Amino acid sequence: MSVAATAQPITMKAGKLSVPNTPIVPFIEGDGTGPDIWRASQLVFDAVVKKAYGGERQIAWKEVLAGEKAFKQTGEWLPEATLEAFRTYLVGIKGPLTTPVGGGIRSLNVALRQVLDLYTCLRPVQYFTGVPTPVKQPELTDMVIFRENTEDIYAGIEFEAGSADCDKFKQLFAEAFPERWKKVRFPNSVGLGLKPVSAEGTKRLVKAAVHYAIDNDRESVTLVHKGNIMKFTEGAFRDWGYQLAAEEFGAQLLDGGPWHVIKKGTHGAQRDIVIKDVIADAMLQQILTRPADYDVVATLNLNGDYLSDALAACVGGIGIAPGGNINYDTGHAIFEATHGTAPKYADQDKVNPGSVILSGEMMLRHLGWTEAADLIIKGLNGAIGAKTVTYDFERLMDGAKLVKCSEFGEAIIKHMA
Ligand SMILES: NC(=O)C1=CN([C@@H]2O[C@H](COP(=O)(O)OP(=O)(O)OC[C@H]3O[C@@H](n4cnc5c(N)ncnc54)[C@H](OP(=O)(O)O)[C@@H]3O)[C@@H](O)[C@H]2O)C=CC1
Ligand SMILES: O=C(O)CCC(=O)C(=O)O
Ligand SMILES: [Mg+2]
Repeated sequence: MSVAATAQPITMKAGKLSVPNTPIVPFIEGDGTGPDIWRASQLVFDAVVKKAYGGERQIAWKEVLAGEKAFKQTGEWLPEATLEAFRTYLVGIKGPLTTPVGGGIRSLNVALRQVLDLYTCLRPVQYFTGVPTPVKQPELTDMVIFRENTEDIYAGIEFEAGSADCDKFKQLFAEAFPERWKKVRFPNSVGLGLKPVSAEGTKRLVKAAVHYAIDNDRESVTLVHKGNIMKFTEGAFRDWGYQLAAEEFGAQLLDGGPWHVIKKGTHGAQRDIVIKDVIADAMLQQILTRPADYDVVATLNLNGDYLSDALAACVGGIGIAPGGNINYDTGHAIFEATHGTAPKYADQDKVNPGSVILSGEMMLRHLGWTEAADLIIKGLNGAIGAKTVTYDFERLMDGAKLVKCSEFGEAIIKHMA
């Protein structure tokens, strides 16, 4: 029977995903290097599923449009049909989409996260043996980032300097808060942005991070913030994070606080789990100097963005940095790489498809298809071990064989056998 004839949507039943043997999975190819990467990745996904389940399970891929391809074909950057597909089929995957700097459209990537309320951006960072890196002991880095994905300055509430809206907002602000308005250094030419951070938004994110730490037997959750400066947004994130840990998981003050501990044996914890916090700039130096001190990380949207690229570099770069945007309550999820469109390499079959392939690995694990996910890890380790790698690794690796994007996908398939 054809894939289409047996294809069914993934559904949510009693708070858990119900995954048919032939789930319909929407995908966005992406802009720039997206099409090259997607071609290589899809071959890997189909091969691992076939090898793991011998035809009993397969993915019914459903292409949906976004970005430049969507604009060319429909006149819209993010058609309603695409949003509807992700709403209906729950779990999907995407390539990177371009966002212009300054003017132009706002980020389609951020829009997908906001419209579908995918409040967690989950970005695991681990070292694969043999990958060239700029740090001395990359194996010490083993962190899982929970980046808040719907709030912070990414909400996109901005007022362009000199615009009528900006003038109106300035006037309202100056009238309501004259003392605070005096702090604006150059009021005539200023552009303004709002940074919404809420207790609800913080607590659902931190709750997901703590659940992850419990379920995966991790030793700590670190709240990363710039709360010394932004007291009522980033500082509140820290306070709400500790509050959540105490209220929902019975965390107790550690040595008088502010750190907390969830005691072994309570709320499913298999060991004492420390809930701690660190200021964001210190975190960015400590991931280089003391990476082993950090495990699960919960942070705000902008910090999480910076931190994920920096941590990716520590373990070998953005070419193998996966992620997933997840709403743990509704089951909606879209998996995607941490990197962008790398436009200078578009259509050269050159870049590393590893980040999207590992995002697919996360997706398969999320669906409970662990055997297929494990095969991706096996194949990737094999390809790296054999030093058949794309340009990003090859330029830093002695004796490596340079392969194309598509060939790296083929090498993964070969090594999963
Ligand atoms: N979620 C998404 O869809 C995201 C989209 N973007 C968007 O992507 C566009 C480009 O962003 P930019 O800031 O240049 O960042 P990119 O991540 O696209 O690229 C920056 C550099 O990272 C390296 N790189 C990226 N992808 C790969 C890969 N697959 N394999 C190997 N190396 C890779 C390249 O380094 P080198 O030059 O050293 O070879 C590249 O020049 C922007 O419009 C941005 O908004 C950005 C991030 C996420
Ligand atoms: O949406 C974009 O263009 C950038 C997003 C980004 O950098 C990220 O999610 O890490
Ligand atoms: Mg980013």
